[in-house]
Amino acid sequence: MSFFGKLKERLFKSSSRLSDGLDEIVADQSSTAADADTGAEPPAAPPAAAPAASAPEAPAARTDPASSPEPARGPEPEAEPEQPAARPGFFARLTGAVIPETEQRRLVDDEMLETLEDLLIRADMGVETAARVTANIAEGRFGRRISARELREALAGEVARILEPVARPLPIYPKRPQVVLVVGVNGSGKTTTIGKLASQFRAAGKKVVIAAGDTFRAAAVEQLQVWGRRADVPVLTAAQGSDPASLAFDALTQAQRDGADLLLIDTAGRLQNRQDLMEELAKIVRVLRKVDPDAPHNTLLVLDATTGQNALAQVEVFRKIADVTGLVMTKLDGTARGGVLVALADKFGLPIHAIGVGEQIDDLAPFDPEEFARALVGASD
Ligand SMILES: Nc1nc2c(ncn2[C@@H]2O[C@H](COP(=O)(O)OP(=O)(O)OP(=O)(O)O)[C@@H](O)[C@H]2O)c(=O)[nH]1
Repeated sequence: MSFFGKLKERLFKSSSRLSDGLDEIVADQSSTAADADTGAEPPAAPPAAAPAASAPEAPAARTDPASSPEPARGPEPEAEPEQPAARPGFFARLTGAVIPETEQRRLVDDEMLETLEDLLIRADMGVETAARVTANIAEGRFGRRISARELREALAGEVARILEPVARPLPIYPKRPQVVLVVGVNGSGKTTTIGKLASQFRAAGKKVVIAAGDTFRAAAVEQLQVWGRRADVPVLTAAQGSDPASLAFDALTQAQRDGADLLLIDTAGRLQNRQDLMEELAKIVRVLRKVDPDAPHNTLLVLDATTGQNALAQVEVFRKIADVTGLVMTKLDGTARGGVLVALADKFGLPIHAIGVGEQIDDLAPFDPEEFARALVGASD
């Protein structure tokens, strides 16, 4: 199955929430506004969509949505004349041909935009991003009629536009070994992400070393060892409770000696004592720089999509305690909160290197903004 197919299937909970909501928005009121779009013949009634020239002008404020979190909307459009019921085309009537289902349309007005904005907020896009996306959808469409398919396409386009600047694969530098520090709260998926990255880079012919830097949690170390065996990658460990910075130093020295391409360092994620964690991470960085002044070359923050808006708070915290250079979002399968990725991209602009949609090695994929946007809103391939 293509990754898009898998993504669509796995993002089912997020996309069904959004997709069903979009259908409902259009179905609501559409009984009086159904177009006679039979496909067999042009509609008998004049096209329902108002020509661009007669559509109410969007206020200028909408062109700068950043300055007004509330989407500014145009004046109330004049009520459109009720459309006659869809009538089969002449050829269809003559031959009794089956008429394709009419495409329902809904007027883009204040009420519709409010419902759309609510839907986006409920999909975890966040208030500001939902407002911005809604304002952009209104632009040029206000006062016209839109079908669910068109709305879905428009939304996919807007989401992809927000995601496009941040969709960047993990950069690979000529410098060897490239040191990647992996941070994030416990349970966010750090270990699994390291395992998947190690396997994928190994399969691509890179020499990889893993350092099990969460020396307090024996289970985390064991889990990394399992991934290491699976990927045929050495995992460096230290005695339980020993200094993670000292392990990081040894790991980098060994990675240099072995001519490794990549060193992936797992870290603890106990946010309960932020000061301790900050000092621990700062010490790891200080010690790594004794061996290589440019290390770490990347600091990846791993976020769990199921935490929804909490992921935004985690970015704020980790940006304060570590020099985060990019994000990986895990567990996008099985959550209805996939929209949070759009909020993250919009708010922080940090590169999103990869997304996790399952627990297997190939369930971590580079982040493709268009694929993701289409899967999220339930648009077709
Ligand atoms: N469904 C799903 N589960 C995932 C994904 N990524 C990780 N997990 C699971 O989430 C759980 C936590 O993942 P870990 O990799 O152990 O998380 P961690 O951040 O290393 O957590 P600690 O070891 O507690 O520090 C595990 O059961 C993983 O199998 C994903 O993309 N999808």
